[in-house]
Amino acid sequence: MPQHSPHAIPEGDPFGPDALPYGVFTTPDAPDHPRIGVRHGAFVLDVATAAAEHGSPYADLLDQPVLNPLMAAGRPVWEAVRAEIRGLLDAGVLPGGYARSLDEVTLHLPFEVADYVDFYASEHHASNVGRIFRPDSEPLTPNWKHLPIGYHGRAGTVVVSGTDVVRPRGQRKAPSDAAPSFGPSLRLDIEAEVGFVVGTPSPGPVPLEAFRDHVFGVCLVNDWSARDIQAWEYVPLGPFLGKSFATSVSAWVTPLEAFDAARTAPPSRTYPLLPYLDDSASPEPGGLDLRLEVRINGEVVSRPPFSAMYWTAAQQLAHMTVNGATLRTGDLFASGTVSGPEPDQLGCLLELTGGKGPWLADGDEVVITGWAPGRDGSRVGLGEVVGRVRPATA
Ligand SMILES: O=C(O)/C=C/C(=O)CC(=O)CC(=O)O
Ligand SMILES: [Ca+2]
Ligand SMILES: [Mg+2]
Repeated sequence: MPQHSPHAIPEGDPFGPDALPYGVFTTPDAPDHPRIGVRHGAFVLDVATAAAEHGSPYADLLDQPVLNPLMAAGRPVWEAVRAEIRGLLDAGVLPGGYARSLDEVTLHLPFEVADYVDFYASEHHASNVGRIFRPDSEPLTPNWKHLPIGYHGRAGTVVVSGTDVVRPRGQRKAPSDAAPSFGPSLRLDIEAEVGFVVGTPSPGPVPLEAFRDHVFGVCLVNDWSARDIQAWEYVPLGPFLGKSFATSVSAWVTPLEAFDAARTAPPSRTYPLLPYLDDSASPEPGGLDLRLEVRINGEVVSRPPFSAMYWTAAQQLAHMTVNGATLRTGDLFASGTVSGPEPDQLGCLLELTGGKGPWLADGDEVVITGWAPGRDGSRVGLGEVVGRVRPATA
């Protein structure tokens, strides 16, 4: 990159050439032309326009209002497009005149969400929640260490970072209440999670070793949760309206290959796993060393470590397709709340407050950020997922 570029980014910026997450943006001068950009420092690189002006064979895939066509194109194309963008950076074509300040652009939901699945993969989170919701039972259900537990969420209410979240209304009934009541949730919570975005479809099961052929990239997720609605409705079918009102995702999807230096072994397994989940002989470790940070109204409340997750994303994908379920471009599966073993590593207020609150108040702003170790001590930024709570509608 030329030293004189007004868009040069500081040494060590987490959005340098090893990150290059994709997003979709518009500018005030072309509000009807959403297109794919790549984050570089505090800028969006207009790679759609750069590709068109430099005769790239991928220009059409980048001049799109969502990432889905690029995601559907498959791993060889994903790697070629990323190599081309890096080549344009190395040649000084980018940033050039293609950088737009993040302050001046609008970022959109980066992909059309097909199905949305949410898992429950942190042993620390699941044990803590079990103790709070089911104090008279074992914290972990007998199936927990044999399969990655999940549920199907609501794809249509996945919103991009920056979208306000309206406090949901619904039924709630505390054990001491004589009857259920209806009204705005009084126990609104967050869940800091990591999302995996499917690129290449599959007509059926995706074995562990095919994970990289199907998963395009990684985003941050806040799975907003109304604990009072959830606690009353979830028996016996699991989460429903307590979580379906909104799920926020980061505006950036970081390609999987940006995390090659962050791969790490998952925790050791308590029981041997059935062959379709057994990753003990996998050539590459299936865990990822991602470090999350949760801030509420500017104050850091937690730093959840993704490396502590019991189930890997590859195991989750293998499990959610093992019955023959097909996979579509745009399918999103989230890890489940990321919680570590320490009190300052818990990914939701339910755990951070021992189930007692305080919960989110109207006007509160929640910001989840994350990064991964990159090559040679660098950092790969995951962007942020931001949401502000608006009062319930009358
Ligand atoms: O244990 C339960 O009853 C449910 C807990 C959850 O909140 C489910 C969930 O969203 C999974 C997660 O994010 O880890
Ligand atoms: Ca969740
Ligand atoms: Mg949700």
